[in-house]
Amino acid sequence: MLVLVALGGNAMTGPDGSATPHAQREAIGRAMQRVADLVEAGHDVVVTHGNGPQVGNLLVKNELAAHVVPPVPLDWCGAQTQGTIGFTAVDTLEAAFASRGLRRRAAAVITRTLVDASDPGFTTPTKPVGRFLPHEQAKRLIEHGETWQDRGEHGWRRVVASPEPLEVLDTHAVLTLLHAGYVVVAAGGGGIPVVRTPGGTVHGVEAVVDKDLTAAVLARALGADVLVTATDVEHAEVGFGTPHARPLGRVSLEEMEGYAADGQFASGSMGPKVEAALRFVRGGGRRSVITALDRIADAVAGEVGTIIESPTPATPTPTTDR
Ligand SMILES: Nc1ncnc2c1ncn2[C@@H]1O[C@H](COP(=O)(O)OP(=O)(O)O)[C@@H](O)[C@H]1O
Ligand SMILES: NC(=O)OP(=O)(O)O
Repeated sequence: MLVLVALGGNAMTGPDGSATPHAQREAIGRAMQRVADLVEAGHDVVVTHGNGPQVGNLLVKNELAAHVVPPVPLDWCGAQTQGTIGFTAVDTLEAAFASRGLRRRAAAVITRTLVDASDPGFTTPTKPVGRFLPHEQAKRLIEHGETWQDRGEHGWRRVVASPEPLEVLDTHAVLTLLHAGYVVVAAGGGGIPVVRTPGGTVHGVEAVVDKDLTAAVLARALGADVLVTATDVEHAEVGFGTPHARPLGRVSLEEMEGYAADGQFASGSMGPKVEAALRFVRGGGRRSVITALDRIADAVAGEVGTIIESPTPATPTPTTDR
């Protein structure tokens, strides 16, 4: 089977959210062991990943050093995170393959995601990035023109523009690498957001695309059999955080749509994961699973996780050369 794994931020920073290079490499290395489990089980795998903590940190560096070196736009910061996370994922994946005697290679693709220049996401920022701060500190940054949101128990977090992903422009490169036998890391951070010009070319725009939503677009375009969203909980729950919380196992598309409409999944955390899972299956994909990183191989085997399956056989994707 072709499996697309979307890795959450929890899988890529230290236990306390630490984003030091060492903590990130350790965390990515642990995540790639779980990806290697899937490869060892005989699956073809594409990995995508978040970049919220990393891209937020780059923005802070930009601001602190603006008087010395020219700041770079947000799409450049996104591209830089694809580079650092991508090479670390490839390094650690290949080490995991070697330690298991698997003769597989990995490659990371710098990936662009097409968005609409008139998307309302450009005027109302929604994507949380970077570190959490107490309200007092966030207030000072708001006074300097930044948008920050109260994100609950952890504090306040900066939010940036996040348009809808329409198309992953480098899908063909990913397919070509898959055909050549590579495990591919692609569309990191939701892909570098680009818009089409009237002349038909594209250029980067300042935003951060939601990686779960891009994962659903890419999974369909690649003809993936399963979309796995790997996070820090084994199941999405209804009644989350209440004494009546109930983990969801196998659920129908309609049932899950009902829970989502009922506001059961928090925006900015479980909400986009469920939305991506629904879009993949609604769009003709066979199966979406949301589960904990440590359980992704069991989840692909159908043994754990919140599983949404298509009521009808999966429909072919627009991409015909797979
Ligand atoms: N309905 C829900 N069911 C389960 N977890 C939920 C729900 N709503 C919100 N969450 C929270 O979503 C978190 C996972 O989202 P997030 O922290 O954004 O993950 P990641 O960084 O892995 O992408 C869980 O740890 C949990 O605290
Ligand atoms: N780009 C993105 O969705 O990143 P996170 O998953 O880290 O929020």
